[in-house]
Amino acid sequence: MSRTQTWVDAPSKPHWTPPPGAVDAHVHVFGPEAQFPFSPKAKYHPEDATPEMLFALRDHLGFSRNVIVQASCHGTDNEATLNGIAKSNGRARGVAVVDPDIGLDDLKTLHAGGIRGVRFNFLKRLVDNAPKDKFLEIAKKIAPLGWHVVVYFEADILEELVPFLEAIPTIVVVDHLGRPDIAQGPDGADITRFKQLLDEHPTIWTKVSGAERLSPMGPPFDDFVEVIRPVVERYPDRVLWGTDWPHPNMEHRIPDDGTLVDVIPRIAPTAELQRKLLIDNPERLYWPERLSGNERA
Ligand SMILES: O=C(O)c1cc(C(=O)O)oc(=O)c1
Repeated sequence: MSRTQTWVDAPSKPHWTPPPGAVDAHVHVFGPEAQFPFSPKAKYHPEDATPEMLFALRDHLGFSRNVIVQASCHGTDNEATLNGIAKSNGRARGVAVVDPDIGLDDLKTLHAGGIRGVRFNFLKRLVDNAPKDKFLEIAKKIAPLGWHVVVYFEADILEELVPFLEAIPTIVVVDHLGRPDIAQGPDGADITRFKQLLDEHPTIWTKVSGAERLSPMGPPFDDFVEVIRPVVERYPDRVLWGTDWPHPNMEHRIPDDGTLVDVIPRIAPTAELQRKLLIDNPERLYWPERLSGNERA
């Protein structure tokens, strides 16, 4: 498998500036392969996307912190993610992918390394299997640590996943809105079903990310904005946002990260919505020790 670069080297500076303390809550690191080899089961073989490159992007875009999500190409070996967190000077936390038989000592080591959640991936193009019973075993193990679960799936399996999502005893964060068909518009079947899920389950959150993956129109992502702004306005306390740098598998429509940041004030049009999306909500999951006072408890 030849190595692929899925990000632009010099993204534009966004026109909009994130507030101080803002968290880019969905990024990955790849390798460096010489130090942290990819999984033999990886479905893609990326170029190195190192912590140093990530932090340069963070600063360029005007963010203060990152949440590094273990990418499928690293399997259940979280060392590359932990390395990224360790190099961040406290400005990154992470989400791991773990084996079902993981023990409490290993979970505590991950916690000490800045991990605050686990990810379950259901995309057939990314993983060989997604055993719900094993995932639930993991969810039960991580719940006492105060962690949450991140789930990545596509809209066509949402219905069959509902009982599984309901059985998870922690907050559940759905990556990239569960990949609705944006072309259906703001009242389309996919986004309507997803909002019903959020209406019925106050512990389900979502990342309002993935404009570059979900928008048939492309930049400046007018179609994504029209469908997703109502989600941010309806669930202001349960949304996170991330660039998804280095954009795994985006070989053909590689996004300019500056244009992605400029989507934020259009889906979260007020300063209050922006503060919740980029600071308050991610702090509740990833830096809860920083929260004080009743309003933010
Ligand atoms: O849609 C994807 O290809 C993708 C892949 C991964 C991963 O490989 O972990 O993560 C994402 O957030 C998105």
